[in-house]
Amino acid sequence: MQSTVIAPSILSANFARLGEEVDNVLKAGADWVHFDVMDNHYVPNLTIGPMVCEALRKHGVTAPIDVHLMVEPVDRIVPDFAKAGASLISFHPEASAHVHRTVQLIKASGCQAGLVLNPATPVEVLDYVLEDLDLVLLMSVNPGFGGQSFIPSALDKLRRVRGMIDRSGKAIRLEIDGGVKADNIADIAAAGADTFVAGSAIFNAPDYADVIAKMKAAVAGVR
Ligand SMILES: O=C(CO)[C@H](O)[C@H](O)COP(=O)(O)O
Repeated sequence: MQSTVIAPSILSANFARLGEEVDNVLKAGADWVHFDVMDNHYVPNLTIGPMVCEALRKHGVTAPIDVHLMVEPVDRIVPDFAKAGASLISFHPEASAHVHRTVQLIKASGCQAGLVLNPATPVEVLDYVLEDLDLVLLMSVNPGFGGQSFIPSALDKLRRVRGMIDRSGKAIRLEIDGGVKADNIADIAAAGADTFVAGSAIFNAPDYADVIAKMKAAVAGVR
């Protein structure tokens, strides 16, 4: 079984003090930094790119940086993120003409590779590529914005993908992103997730350590 990872999405951090926000959330017990890249094309919002990832590394961040690309096209930005210090790079199959090629490109760049399924993307998109992946990210909101509500059908999808991963026998992480809170994370973990992205639930809380501890305790109760 993969270890539990809490990955705060910096989409909900205070961008005017980003280095300090990332330091604080890591000191508060976060395991990874989730880095949402939006291009105002694949999704209707515009965020941050490789320069910000590089700036966090220069600031001294050593934790894994989990880059979620919501961009189209994908391939030309992959080497830039690898050079900027990304640890994992995930992308949406709808945004790449050649999914297998993009996975290989990410791995050849020295990063771990993830594939992201939107709420309405069927799990069959994982056929023929699952065993090449390090991570599957299931979106439990439509991508583009933080602070949305968890879409309940994601629980059934988690169970289905958990089964696919277990049958593969590979050490592939199952990550969930969107509307994850301290009060629903136990159900999400019970459905099979091991890696939990949470933006507003952490960065809008007065005490990051308190909410991360509550999330970890809730997950530990079911895993
Ligand atoms: O990828 C995302 C949106 O596209 C965000 O990571 C996600 O929505 C997290 O925010 P919140 O926990 O507030 O729902």
